[in-house]
Amino acid sequence: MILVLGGAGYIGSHAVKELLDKGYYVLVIDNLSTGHRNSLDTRAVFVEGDVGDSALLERVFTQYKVEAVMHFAASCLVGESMSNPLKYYENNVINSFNVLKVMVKHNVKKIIFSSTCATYGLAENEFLNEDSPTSPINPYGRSKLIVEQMIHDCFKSYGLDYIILRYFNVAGADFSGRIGEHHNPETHLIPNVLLHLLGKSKHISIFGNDFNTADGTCIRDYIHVLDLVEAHILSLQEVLNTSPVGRVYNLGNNKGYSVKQIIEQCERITKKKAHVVYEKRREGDPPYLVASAKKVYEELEWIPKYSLEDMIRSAWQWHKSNPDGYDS
Ligand SMILES: NC(=O)c1ccc[n+]([C@@H]2O[C@H](COP(=O)([O-])OP(=O)(O)OC[C@H]3O[C@@H](n4cnc5c(N)ncnc54)[C@H](O)[C@@H]3O)[C@@H](O)[C@H]2O)c1
Ligand SMILES: O=c1ccn([C@@H]2O[C@H](COP(=O)(O)OP(=O)(O)O[C@H]3O[C@H](CO)[C@H](O)[C@H](O)[C@H]3O)[C@@H](O)[C@H]2O)c(=O)[nH]1
Repeated sequence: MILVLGGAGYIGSHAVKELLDKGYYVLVIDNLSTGHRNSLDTRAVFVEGDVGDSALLERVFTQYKVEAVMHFAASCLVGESMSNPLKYYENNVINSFNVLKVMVKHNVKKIIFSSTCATYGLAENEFLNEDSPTSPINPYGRSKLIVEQMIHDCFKSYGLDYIILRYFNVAGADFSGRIGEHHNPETHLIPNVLLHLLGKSKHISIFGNDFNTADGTCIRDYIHVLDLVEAHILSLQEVLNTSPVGRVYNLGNNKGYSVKQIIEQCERITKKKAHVVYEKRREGDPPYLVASAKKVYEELEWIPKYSLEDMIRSAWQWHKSNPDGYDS
């Protein structure tokens, strides 16, 4: 059984669907704090609960034969981590400690961990590779880096096999139109622009146009959620079939787009005009984060299939069909 923590969330729900389609048995634990019951594939076993609840984890690990863990459960908003850092240290660090502890106790020694390019911090307009310095500038990035270090220590001392995946900015939706991104409130750029173009908000804010970038707005590397999920499947196969494995991979498209370029692309694809309002910088935002994903390409033969246009089109299809997201 593959245990998916946070499997009712945006990325987790896409991973659960793909795992099931590939024939894995899937068990999900999610406290539904930002996830949705209706995003869950009914073929998965679902346990509603918190990964911070040791007794619950103990029960689950005793009842089911868990082969590997995919750990998506986290608080993951850069801005919120600046105003409420302890929430991030608690949910991301302490609760991941809890997960690692129960895994080691029950001799479950395979984990795929969702990390982030926010672990790098300030990049000087270069492609980030896995050896680039990690000096996060927000508590979210710091909390994920601490978990990465805990996992690595468990690898060295207890033989825990791991692949840590540092995602860049994830976007898009499954082409079935059944699952997609729904956060309340939504803070991510692409869904925010599309929801605005659907008439859900009066304007789209650009947080800062005075960064040291070509058009003054932040640059990010966007990756389709389905490409990301494919990398999880390859990583899972690797940790299940090989040992020892202790690796970190970037998942991105090696291409940067500014906030302004994203808005322009959304306008072009939807054939609608956005009302843009410039606001001050959002605290904790690095100006430039673009991946070099060469390592995962070379070692796992992972090649992203989808373009920015595919991300925006699939997300647009999801939002148009589900303007209010999931109903539970
Ligand atoms: N979305 C991105 O662009 C992005 C980029 C880099 C990394 N990540 C990482 O990917 C993972 C998934 O992100 P997402 O965008 O799907 O977020 P999400 O908020 O949609 O999903 C997180 C899921 O975890 C659940 N959860 C949170 N805390 C929990 C807890 N204590 N116990 C049980 N369940 C809990 C939530 O209810 C939700 O279903 C996160 O770890 C995030 O840090 C996301
Ligand atoms: O309405 C908006 C929303 C965002 N932005 C800007 O667009 C860029 C991207 O912002 P997102 O909120 O979409 O994404 P982040 O880069 O802040 O963070 C996301 O990707 C990170 C990795 O870069 C993290 O891992 C995190 O989980 C995930 O939220 C930032 O410069 C942000 O300030 C706007 O200008 N207006």
